[in-house]
Amino acid sequence: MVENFDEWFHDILENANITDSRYPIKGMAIWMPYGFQIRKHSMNIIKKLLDKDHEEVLFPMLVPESELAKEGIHVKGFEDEVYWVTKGGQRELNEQLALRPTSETAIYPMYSLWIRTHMDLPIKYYQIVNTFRYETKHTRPLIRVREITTFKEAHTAHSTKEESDEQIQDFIAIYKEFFDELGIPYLISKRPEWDKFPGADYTMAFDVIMPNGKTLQIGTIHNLGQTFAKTFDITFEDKDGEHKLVYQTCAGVSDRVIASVIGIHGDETGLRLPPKVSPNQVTIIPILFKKGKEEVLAKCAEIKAQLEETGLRVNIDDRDIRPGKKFHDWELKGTPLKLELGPRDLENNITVAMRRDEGKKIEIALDSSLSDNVIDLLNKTQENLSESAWNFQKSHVKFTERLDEIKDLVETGNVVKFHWCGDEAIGRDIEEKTGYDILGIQEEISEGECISGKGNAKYIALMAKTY
Ligand SMILES: Nc1ncnc2c1ncn2[C@@H]1O[C@H](COS(=O)(=O)NC(=O)[C@@H](N)CS)[C@@H](O)[C@H]1O
Ligand SMILES: [Mg+2]
Repeated sequence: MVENFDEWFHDILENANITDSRYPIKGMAIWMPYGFQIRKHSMNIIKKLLDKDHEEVLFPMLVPESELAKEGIHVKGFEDEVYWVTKGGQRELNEQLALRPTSETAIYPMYSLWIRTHMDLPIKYYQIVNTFRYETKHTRPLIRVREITTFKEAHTAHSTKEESDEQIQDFIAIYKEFFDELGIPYLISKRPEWDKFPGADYTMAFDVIMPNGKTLQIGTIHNLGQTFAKTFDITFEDKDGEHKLVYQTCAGVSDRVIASVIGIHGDETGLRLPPKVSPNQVTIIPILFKKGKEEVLAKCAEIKAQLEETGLRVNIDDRDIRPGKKFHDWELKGTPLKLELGPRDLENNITVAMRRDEGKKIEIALDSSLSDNVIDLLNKTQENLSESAWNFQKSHVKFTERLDEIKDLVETGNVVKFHWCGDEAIGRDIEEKTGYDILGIQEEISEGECISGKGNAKYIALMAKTY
């Protein structure tokens, strides 16, 4: 378990040029060029998965108070977090406008307008936008921000409950694939009643155990049932001409996705980026002496072109500084594969390859097999990053039957699995007694005793210290 993880995380964002949090508004930061690339490649992965049967849209950022306030439970859940625009120029607005904390109340009045008959269903729209939440808990870059800059929110509407339940499973599959491509492990659970999305019937959550043992909610999928349909009058005429309420779901990920790629795969030297999201998949490092400098640089350019032909992202660090500094910089920035080339390597027609995830130097031939060898090394890197992340997670989930064991387990960086009867008062009491959160339930069980000792177990539940 990494003790000073938060400090490491904070420093790496600055040193690797990911974000700069010195922006003069708390909880808001700038995406710097290197970080912006990682964000772009990460979002392209989820877009590709969603675009199979969702359509990307873009809604206004401002929401009229009258719309935001319509759904009582929803607005209650966000009333302490909404930023308001009250003026236009010198003039007071006759209705204050909310900066979207999430977009249900922007989108659903339009769903009500657009959906007339079952022919208009299902609707499956998503957008990747910034949303605003006046977080009162400790803000942290990428993890708990006040401007959520990379908020992918998907909102679906269906004619039957079965189809909306299927959509929940689809989103779970999409998120699994997404996090698998990032090599990020996850724990999936159903949030307890008292911690579900405001207005939802239930919330499915993806949590990841960060190196300090605290879990981070990196994605959520909500079954909204017909609550918002009632509130926003989203009805359709079915085949028999009857008017019915739609069934809805929504699903979101945020900047936390990038926080988990950085936090889970990083090591004390710096980032270790999965090839799919790294700005450079290969960094070529020429070893330059007076003699043979031109030839070495020419060869590097040749290698770059050859690798780029297979679609790889390649850069050459031809700065006139000593090689050790170059190695340090690219280890910090987490390029998955470095190729070193000096005059002697040129003579022997080889390059010295080094994977960032395991740090062994291997010689590979500079011939037609180079691209295949490089792609093979990148695939091995991806597998290794993913496997070691999953091994870390598996070794940090511990089962216990005893309430008095929970503290030690959590304080030594574990998520605790335990038997729970599912009763809300008992659940809240367990949280009270331990000081930790019940993440949610994973599966129903028919035998075993609730950890509270007050009845039969009904679920396997997870408990953790959370961000
Ligand atoms: N302040 C925040 N900073 C960074 N990420 C956040 C913040 N608040 C929430 N998130 C992330 O955003 C995801 C979606 O937020 S949410 O409230 O759970 N769900 C929604 O807003 C639904 N409309 C689904 S799009 C969360 O799972 C969490 O990963
Ligand atoms: Mg929140």
